[in-house]
Amino acid sequence: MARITLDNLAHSYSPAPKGDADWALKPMSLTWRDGGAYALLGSSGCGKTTLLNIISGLLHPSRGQVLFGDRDVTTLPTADRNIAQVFQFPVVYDTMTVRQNLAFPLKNRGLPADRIAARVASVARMIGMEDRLDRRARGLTADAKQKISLGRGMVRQDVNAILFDEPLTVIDPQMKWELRTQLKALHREFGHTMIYVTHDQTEALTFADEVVVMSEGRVVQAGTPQSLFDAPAHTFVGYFIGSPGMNLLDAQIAGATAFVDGTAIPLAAPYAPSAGRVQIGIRPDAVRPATEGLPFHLVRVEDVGHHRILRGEVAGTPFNVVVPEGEPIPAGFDRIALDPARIGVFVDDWRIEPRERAA
Ligand SMILES: Nc1ncnc2c1ncn2[C@@H]1O[C@H](COP(=O)(O)OP(=O)(O)OP(=O)(O)O)[C@@H](O)[C@H]1O
Repeated sequence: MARITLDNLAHSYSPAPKGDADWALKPMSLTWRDGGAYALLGSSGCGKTTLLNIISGLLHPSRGQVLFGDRDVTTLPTADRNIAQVFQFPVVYDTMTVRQNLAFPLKNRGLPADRIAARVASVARMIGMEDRLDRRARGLTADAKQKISLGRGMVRQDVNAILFDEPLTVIDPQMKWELRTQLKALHREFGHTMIYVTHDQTEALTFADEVVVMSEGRVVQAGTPQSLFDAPAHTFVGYFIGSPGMNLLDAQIAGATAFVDGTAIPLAAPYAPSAGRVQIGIRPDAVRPATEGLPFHLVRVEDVGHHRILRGEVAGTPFNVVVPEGEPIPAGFDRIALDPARIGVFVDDWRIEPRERAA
């Protein structure tokens, strides 16, 4: 296993990149600790696969370096990087049994038979396939085949890292939850460095210790699931993470007060004046129906079981409020109160700190 360092990486598929738009990956630097579980999260086209391919060696970056430990692997081919990969679709040998499929990477490395048997048994248990070890892969469902792929990815203990590229795409929703939980358990038990690419926030947030959020070829934030939720560094992280995402409203700031469409909203601390587009952001669960405060126009109430979502508008902008189960919704309310401690201030999409903390 290895620490992975991405040092000033950037990539353009164009041989002569001109503007920003020609860079599929804008300059980025990250260090991933040995044995950590990381997710690359972002919507389609944001550059996740490009980054993963650079790490796996399928692609050489236009700029920068990839280090495994202290070793520069930037131009090493995939085969020499000692990594395991699990792709979106199953890669299994149909004519082999489940056992033979799982044992294959270990046999290739010349491991003794007793160690192979022990390791295969332990992985088979984790993916819940002990009862089918002697069945041929042909004829198994796509689900089962993808479980074998996951198991094969995990079977070697000596890899530098395991890379997962949207590995649960073909898995049915019920099973997704189970496999996600198993992957997390596998990580805890085996301690591999794992990098998991997905556009699904639930997968990223449940799997990873640290999530790297990408948007338009840029890393907009890397942090723990909790920090992405509590203090998104960019408006994209705010609305991409959370369900529903963060509410964002255009505002003017004067010291410790934000003004939205003429209504004063107290903030927890004063902010320095800034040029650019200023917005305040707040999670839907940090807002309450009120008798005074910011005018809110309720459009509909959605009951999602453990809470209700009030969908509406503030100053013509869509705005959601989450009301916990059991809490009454006052009839005819038309104002909302925002928890000052949970309001973030964003300038040109980037979070800014209050005056005293900024120094
Ligand atoms: N081989 C290629 N040649 C030219 N442009 C490419 C190539 N592969 C990807 N791109 C472009 O690079 C950008 C990033 O693509 P990438 O596949 O890395 O994103 P992604 O986040 O993995 O998306 P998806 O989840 O849809 O695969 C996109 O604009 C894409 O069109």
